[in-house]
Amino acid sequence: MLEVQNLAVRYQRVCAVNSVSFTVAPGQLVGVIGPNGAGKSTMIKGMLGLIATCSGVVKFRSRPLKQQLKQVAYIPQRSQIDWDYPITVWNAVMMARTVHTGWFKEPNRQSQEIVKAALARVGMWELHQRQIGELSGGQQQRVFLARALAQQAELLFFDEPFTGIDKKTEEIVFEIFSELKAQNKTLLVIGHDLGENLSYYDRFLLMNKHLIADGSRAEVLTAANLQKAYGQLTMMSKFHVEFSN
Ligand SMILES: Nc1ncnc2c1ncn2[C@@H]1O[C@H](COP(=O)(O)OP(=O)(O)OP(=O)(O)O)[C@@H](O)[C@H]1O
Repeated sequence: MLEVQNLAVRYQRVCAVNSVSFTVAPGQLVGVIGPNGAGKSTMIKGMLGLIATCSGVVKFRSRPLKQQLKQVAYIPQRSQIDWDYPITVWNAVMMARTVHTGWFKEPNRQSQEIVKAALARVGMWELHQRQIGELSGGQQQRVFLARALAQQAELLFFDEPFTGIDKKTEEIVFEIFSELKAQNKTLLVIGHDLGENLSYYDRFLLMNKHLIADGSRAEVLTAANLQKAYGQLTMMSKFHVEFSN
């Protein structure tokens, strides 16, 4: 169980996340939605201790999450990565294994097999010797997915995984989400775009600095909630279209 109690994060004078509390059971896929600047990424970074928090307790399996970051895979937005960095697909995915093998050590046979299987799973084995700078957007996202698989984490955070990817990659992402759920992993996906098929998600958190709604699609994606989160833009949001249908 992932437990977040009363999480608050500030940047100088800006309160980016305020009094957020929720729990996520193992095997659940949760979509975190809200407008630009709602504090979605900040909340995840605060949970992981990547930025300082003002208050809050974050536990995973009843222990502080910060003490078990080996169990966590954080898949950032593609725009946050320097794709010109000179590294091959193979080595980029192998980096996920350092949480198990340690830095500056030759990857053992088991790690090599795990990385190979992860790349094959996302359809990237043929490109494993390519430089990451030579990949398309969808291929970059598949490398991220392979890294998440290779790390064998229990708790996975995906930041905007559906931005700018093709239909085939989106299908692979949802297939992998289903497999990870079946393995009882806990998944949080942040995004304006949560992919075409919202029925894959067990729950949604709708936020705008604070939590506006937490529950099933029918409970969260109501006109009133979307209005609270997005204001008038609600009429144009993908989630409103989803709601209307
Ligand atoms: N490093 C920073 N320093 C100061 N303010 C920041 C910093 N990062 C984010 N903010 C501010 O914190 C608020 C929340 O930003 P955050 O990126 O968490 O929102 P988000 O919901 O993830 O947005 P988006 O959907 O646009 O990615 C915004 O007002 C943003 O301008």
